[in-house]
Amino acid sequence: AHATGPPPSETYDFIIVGGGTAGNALATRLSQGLPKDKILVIEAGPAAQNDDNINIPGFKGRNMGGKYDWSFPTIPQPGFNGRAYNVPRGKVLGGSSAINYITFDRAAAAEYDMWAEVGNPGWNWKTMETAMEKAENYLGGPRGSGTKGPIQVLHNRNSPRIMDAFAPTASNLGIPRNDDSIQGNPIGVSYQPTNINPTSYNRSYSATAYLPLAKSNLKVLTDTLVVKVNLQKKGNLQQAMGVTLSDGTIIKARKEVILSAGAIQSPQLLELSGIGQASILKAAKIKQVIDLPGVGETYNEHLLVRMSFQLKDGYDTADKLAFNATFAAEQWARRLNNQSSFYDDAVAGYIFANWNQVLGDSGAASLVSLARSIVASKPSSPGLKMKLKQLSNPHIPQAEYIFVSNHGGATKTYPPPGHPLHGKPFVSIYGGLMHPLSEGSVHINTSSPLSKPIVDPKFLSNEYDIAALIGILKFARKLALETEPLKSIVVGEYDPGLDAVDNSDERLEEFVRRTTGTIFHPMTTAAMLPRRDGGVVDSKLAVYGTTGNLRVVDASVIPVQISAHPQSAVYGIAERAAEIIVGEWKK
Ligand SMILES: Cc1cc2nc3c(=O)[nH]c(=O)nc-3n(C[C@H](O)[C@H](O)[C@H](O)COP(=O)(O)OP(=O)(O)OC[C@H]3O[C@@H](n4cnc5c(N)ncnc54)[C@H](O)[C@@H]3O)c2cc1C
Repeated sequence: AHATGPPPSETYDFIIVGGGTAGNALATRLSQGLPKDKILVIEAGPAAQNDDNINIPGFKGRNMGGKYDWSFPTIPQPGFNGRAYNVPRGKVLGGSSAINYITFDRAAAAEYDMWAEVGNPGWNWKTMETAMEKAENYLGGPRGSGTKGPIQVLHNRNSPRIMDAFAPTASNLGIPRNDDSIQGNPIGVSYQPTNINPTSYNRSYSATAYLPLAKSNLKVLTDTLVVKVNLQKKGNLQQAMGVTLSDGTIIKARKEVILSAGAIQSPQLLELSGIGQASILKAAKIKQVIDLPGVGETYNEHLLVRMSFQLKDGYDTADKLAFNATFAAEQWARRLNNQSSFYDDAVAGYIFANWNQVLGDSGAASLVSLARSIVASKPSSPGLKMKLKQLSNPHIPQAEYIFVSNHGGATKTYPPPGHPLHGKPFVSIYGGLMHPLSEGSVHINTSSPLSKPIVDPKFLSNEYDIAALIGILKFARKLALETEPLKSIVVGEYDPGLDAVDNSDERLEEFVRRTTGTIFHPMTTAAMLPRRDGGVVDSKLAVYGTTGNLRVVDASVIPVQISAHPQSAVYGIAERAAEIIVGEWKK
């Protein structure tokens, strides 16, 4: 149904820029819903559906910094002690769904409801839940999970023994077990599913799960970079006529152009096309055609701190693949036999918690009042106001913990040969901050607009984010070092280690600034909001100032940062966009 090849001279009804997570899902649904229309997906990266580095779940980290990763460096971040941070994004058919860490979850119902509250009729938990269900087929999933969608979701068959200790430990710290976390109430401790095909035990992602369902009216062009949306004045508005490729080729669109280039590059393409802030376009010598100050603003991310702990002997973890060739060979043979192995990746434990659970009532109250004073002291976006509002909602996660069965600390490598701890088992606890108050931006490089955009997330640019991460780290230590049953299994903290970083706020802040990273979840950079509030697209995902035939459909449009890993929401946005677009053109 879909081929790759040189740019065709034909005209298409719909051109979708970016064959990523949202792009392939949307293109497939348009091809099914509008079978008489011709649909073109243009993807900058190659097709790589047979690459084991993408497919084998246990290889999930391998593509970071490699040929399938755009690798966008941030500008040096003062809050990170001047560190520049690398933002990975998939540059391959499938986009970031091809290189992500396959956690498949959902945020709290109230978080999606806030999308409507900030001015987007029709976008709420109910509609997003329906849309997310359409995207998935959750094997053995709880009530509320999809059973007919293309993305295969399951609980990993490889469940390392150490995982059994996580939920009871969390429960002993007041975090209740919650196996229905995808039903809009994620608070609690759970073992989350991953997007893996149950037959092949390969990653299930947009290129392998959606595209094969498309009809022959869909064409996919890979290794092809779009540099501009071509616009034509129509009355007071702009109409999208097609796109220009990096070699100058023009491809025409009869009906619509849809940007699904992701949270970094959809804003870049808008600016390259003359849509954005006057000052940036002027500096880049690009003629402004639509004044939209919100393009590239309100860059949101989830922040992550990491620790690792040595376990008593007798627990197999994924680290063993690297130092024990016999174990690795045996595990590989199991994979080839379609049996569980560490090449499947592994079940991970997750906590989604509110501040009262992590910090206690008085700690939570003082952190929330710190947030209030910060937000009150500056002009805030609707997203920021909503974040403040949700800080005290007990149903909305503020902190996330991921319990991973291997060493994944931030300052040390796995103990090398000769080190006394070489060969020992480790677990890691990653602590995530779900609603940091820092909001940054992504804009074209005004002296070289076609090169990588300037990413400035403004990480840790306020006291709340730092205090929150310090609290998150202290709770991680409580989990691993002070609470049974984990306490009796853990030998001690390996990374950073209490000798290097004691539990004082001062040392922890220093550790936070030196090591904090992200969960790779940029969003809200072309937000769906009323225009007067800095919105870039309306609730039909159409760019303001256009006739409605230029849309953005990807993680950029999320109007209020959600606490979930975003891929399920991105698929849901694509499913909803398809309904809206098919509905409009079927009329
Ligand atoms: C390393 C990593 C780990 C992650 N882990 C998880 C996880 O475990 N769970 C989870 O839910 N989420 C995770 N995420 C986040 C999640 O994958 C993303 O939020 C989501 O995939 C974004 O989808 P998108 O459609 O917005 O963009 P993408 O999927 O990134 O798609 C954008 C596509 O557009 C293409 N493109 C860009 N510019 C152009 C251009 N000018 N011309 C042509 N093509 C272009 C890109 O090559 C890309 O294929 C992770 C992300 C990364 C990078």
